[in-house]
Formats: sequence, structure tokens, C-alpha cells
Amino acid sequence: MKNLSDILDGIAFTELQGGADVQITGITADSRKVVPGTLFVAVKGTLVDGHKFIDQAINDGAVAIVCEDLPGHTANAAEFLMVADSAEALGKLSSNFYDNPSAKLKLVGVTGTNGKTTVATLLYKLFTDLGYKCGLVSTVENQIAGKIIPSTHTTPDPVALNGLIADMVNAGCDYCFMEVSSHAVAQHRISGLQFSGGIFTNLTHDHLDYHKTFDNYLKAKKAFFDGLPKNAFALTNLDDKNGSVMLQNTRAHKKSYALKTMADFKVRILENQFNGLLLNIDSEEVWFKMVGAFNAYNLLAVYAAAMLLDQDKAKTLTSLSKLSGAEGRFDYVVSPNKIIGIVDYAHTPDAVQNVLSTIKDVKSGNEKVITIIGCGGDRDKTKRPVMAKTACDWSDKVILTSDNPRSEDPAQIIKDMEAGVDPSNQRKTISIVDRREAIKTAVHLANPGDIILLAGKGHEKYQEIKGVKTHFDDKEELLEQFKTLS
Ligand SMILES: CC(=O)N[C@H]1[C@@H](OP(=O)(O)OP(=O)(O)OC[C@H]2O[C@@H](n3ccc(=O)[nH]c3=O)[C@H](O)[C@@H]2O)O[C@H](CO)[C@@H](O)[C@@H]1O[C@H](C)C(=O)N[C@@H](C)C(=O)N[C@H](CCC(=O)O)C(=O)O
Ligand SMILES: Nc1ncnc2c1ncn2[C@@H]1O[C@H](COP(=O)(O)OP(=O)(O)OP(=O)(O)O)[C@@H](O)[C@H]1O
Ligand SMILES: N[C@H](CCC[C@H](N)C(=O)O)C(=O)O
Ligand SMILES: [Mg+2]
Repeated sequence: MKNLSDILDGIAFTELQGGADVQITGITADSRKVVPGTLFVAVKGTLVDGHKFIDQAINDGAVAIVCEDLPGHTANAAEFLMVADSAEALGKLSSNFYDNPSAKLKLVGVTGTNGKTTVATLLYKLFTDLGYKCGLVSTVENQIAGKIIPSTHTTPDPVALNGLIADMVNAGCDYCFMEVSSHAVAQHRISGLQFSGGIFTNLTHDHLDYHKTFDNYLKAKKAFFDGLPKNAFALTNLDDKNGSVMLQNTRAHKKSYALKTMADFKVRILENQFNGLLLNIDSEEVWFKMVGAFNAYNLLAVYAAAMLLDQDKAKTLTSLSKLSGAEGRFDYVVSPNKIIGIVDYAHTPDAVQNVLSTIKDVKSGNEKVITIIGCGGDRDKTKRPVMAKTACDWSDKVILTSDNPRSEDPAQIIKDMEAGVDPSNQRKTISIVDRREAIKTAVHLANPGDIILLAGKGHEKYQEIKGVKTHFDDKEELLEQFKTLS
């Protein structure tokens, strides 16, 4: 319970109708969650305008409304506060409502197209192993010092996010490592948070359905660094062509990491095998359990962040060398007759190429690579043909199938993918709409030693078809098919 006047710090409001002396029991931007005593924030969304629900919110007991436009018939039943940007105000109000929890621990955000979950999860595991109580906000799950809280988004809405960070503070957490998605930056889900550091992984093709142009997508990522405070660190990947752009306008301490260019933190790959990576990292030779050149970047980003957070070099490297990554990322299983199955969350063209080039680097001979891949419905359509082409360019056989078709027709998504397959590669592709059948077919086509890559769904435990989610777990399905082999 808070007085409205106590949570207005940092909110530039243009008009206050009624007064700010009103007790607030909670905040929401969703009228369906309003209960008596709530502050309702009307946000203009991508599908509807939250201002439409002001009357409904008041009927359900909202005592105050934050909005960009005052409704024509303003009811006396609630206090009205006008702001230029409700979404931005929502972030700050949520932080204030929970007593600015992000300032009470060290909050580190990770952004980029690929690698956010891996880097945030490794940081969480590393700092836990170093003896700290930590929190994690990620696509796979959220965690508060070992307690798992299911995740609905990569970066939750500001009310949920600040509530989660407040629970971390109450549990005594010293650090919180969180993913910062481009949607979250564009929708101001992180507004009002006090970051101690920001990390950039890379920027490649994704989410153009939402951001429309690559430039807008880049600007959303960059805005995260533009907003970091002076005392934070901003750590970027200089091998990415947009790595330096990210830090152009930040006030934070600029730091960099790279494999190929001069940077503050450097790594060299000495060996890249199925059982791990041997790296020369900051002049030390260390074996890591994680596989693939892209994980050398992830490990280096984590190591550099630990150094910037004043951790001991030797202890950090010892601990990092023992860690495995996030669930469903280059997760591999072997059948009784030695077919290798790899479950990976690659759902962008760059990630598909990275995971397949890693397989090529680490495989020992002429084993066939069979890739099973689909593309999500209600998401960036332009990546579909590119992902199919990339899969074909790097595999011996490709089965095009469904990922999460969501509201779209699964067969049409596959057609969009087929359009990217070069005529010379058509012979090696088959299209099977049912993902379970696709997995079964791949297992039947594989010989001992062959490698099946099951791309796109990683840790996900569901498949969403025609808006209905049913249980589906790639690893479970693969193991089920492996059981039929001897
Ligand atoms: C496209 C997108 O990002 N949508 C997010 C956005 O919703 P929106 O702008 O579409 O909201 P809207 O439906 O237009 O409604 C506008 C406002 O009216 C309110 N409303 C709506 C209906 C009603 O009856 N009453 C009411 O008050 C809504 O609560 C909202 O405040 O804001 C909502 C609240 O924060 C999010 O839950 C929602 O995520 C949807 C479910 C989603 O699927 N988002 C994905 C694309 C996403 O955010 N992904 C990123 C990155 C993924 C990654 O690469 O890792 C993530 O961070 O998860
Ligand atoms: N540093 C990296 N560079 C390129 N590809 C990577 C990198 N790290 C991971 N990948 C690939 O991208 C996939 C997704 O990795 P991860 O879940 O860590 O990324 P993410 O940024 O959190 O994705 P999302 O935006 O969906 O949450 C992995 O399964 C792997 O194929
Ligand atoms: N967080 C990403 C994940 C995509 C994973 C893939 N399985 C899909 O459903 O497209 C998104 O919402 O775009
Ligand atoms: Mg993620």
C-alpha cells in the first residue's frame, strides 16, 4: 500500500485532475487485473489502446488513472494524471511502488539477438558458485537464489519485473542478471531500472515484424546503452559490426571484448570439440564444457563482466570451466546405436548458421547432418526463407516442419521456408508438417554416427498450434524415438 504522491518521483506529468493524495494497493496496465484500490495505467499497445479500458478500470475499483489523453467524460470517481508517455511512466511508477529494488542490488542487463539467455544464465550460475545470492530473469525461467519462478516473457512487464526484483532483494540477493529484449526496450519495460552494467552480444536478423527495419531494431538495442548511468559498465562485442555503435552515446564506462579485433578482453580458440572448448582467455589456458565458437564469445562476455564486477580472476575461471549453459542450448543426447541428437534454440538465420558450423567444426568424419527446422508463426516472416536456405547450405538433409505456428497456417509457413531453398538443394529437403513425425523420420534416416539437429524450440515445453498450446518437448520426443532403436 502506497500513497500516489509517494510514487511520482521522476514522473513528468502535465496535468493532475483530482489530487495525488490517494492510497494505492497496486499498479496495472491491464484492466482485467484491476481490483479496488488499483492505479490503472492506460498504455497504447500494438493491438489496442489501453485508454479504451479506463471506464472499465474505474468500474472495477481503480482509484487513480495515468493516461496520455484525458477521456472526454472524466469521471470524478478517480484521480487522473496526464503524462506524455504512459509506458515510460509505468516503468518508473512500478519501480517507485516497489521502493526501487533495482538500486538495492547490482543489476546487469544482457541484450543482443542471440546469446542473452546463455550469458545471463552463466552469470547467474557463476556468481552463485562464487558464493553470492543471485536472481535471474530469462526466457527459460526466472530464479531467486535457487527458487524457480516460471517465465512468460524474455523480459517481463515493468510491474511483474519490479515485483520480481523486490522479491530478490527481500531474499537477500546481491546480484540480478537479466535479459533485455528489444521489445522490452521499445516498450519501456526497463524504464526506471538502475543498472550496474549492460552487455551486448551481437545483432543479426530477427523481430523485423515488430521493429519493421533493421535500423529501428538497432536503435532499440542501443537505447538500452544510451540509458545506462555513469557509474555502470557498458560491455560490447567489437567483432560485431554494430558493437561500437551500441556504445556511441552511453555515459557508462565503455569496455569491449573480441576474438578477432583489439579489445579490453580477448580470447583465442585453441580447440573446439564435442566435449568442450580449450580457450586462451585473458592469457590463461582453460578448458570449458561449452561447445562452439559462439560460446567462446558468450564465455568471454561472462568472464569480462565478472572482472568488471571485481571478481577474482582465478576463482572466476575455475568456476566458469565447470559450468554448462542454459537448457536447450546445444543440448546433446546419443542413441543406443550412436546417433547424435542436438537440441538447440537456434531460431534466427545467424544462430542456425552458428550451430551448424559448430557441428561441422567438431564432427570427426563424413557423418551426415540431418536438420529439423521450422519457423514461428506471428513472427518475422522475412527470416523464414533465409533460415531454410542456411539449414540446406550446412546440412546433408533438411526436414522442414512446424515450430510454433501460433495463429498461422503451418503449411503456409513451410511454403514460405521452401521459397528460400535453392533448386540445387531441393533434393535434400522434405517437408513434414507434424513435428513429431519429422523427428521420427529423421531418426529413421540416420545411421550410427550421424548427427540430428533439432532446431528452434530448445527448452520449450509446448507447441502452439491454432492458438492452442499442447505439451511438446523436443528432447523428450527425440529420446522417445531413440528408444525404438537398438
Ligand atoms: C508484441 C508485444 O510485444 N506485445 C506485448 C505488449 O502487448 P501489446 O502492446 O500488444 O498490448 P495490447 O494487447 O495492444 O494492449 C494494450 C494495453 O491495453 C491493455 N488491455 C488490453 C485488453 C484489455 O481488455 N484491457 C487492457 O487493459 C493491455 O494490458 C496493454 O497494456 O505488452 C504486453 C505487456 O507488457 C506484453 O505481454 C505483450 O507481449 C506479447 C504477449 C508477446 O508475445 N510478446 C513477445 C513478442 C515479446 O515480448 N517477446 C520479447 C522478446 C523475445 C525474445 O527474442 O527473446 C520478450 O521480451 O519476451
Ligand atoms: N553468442 C552467440 N552468437 C550467435 N549465436 C548464438 C550465441 N549464443 C547462442 N547462440 C545461438 O542462439 C540460440 C539462442 O541462444 P540464447 O537462448 O542464449 O539467445 P537469446 O538471445 O536469449 O534468444 P531469445 O531472444 O530468443 O531469448 C542458441 O541455441 C544458439 O544456437
Ligand atoms: N522469444 C522468441 C523465441 C522464438 C522461439 C521459436 N520457437 C518461435 O516460437 O518462434 C520469440 O518469441 O520470437
Ligand atoms: Mg533469451
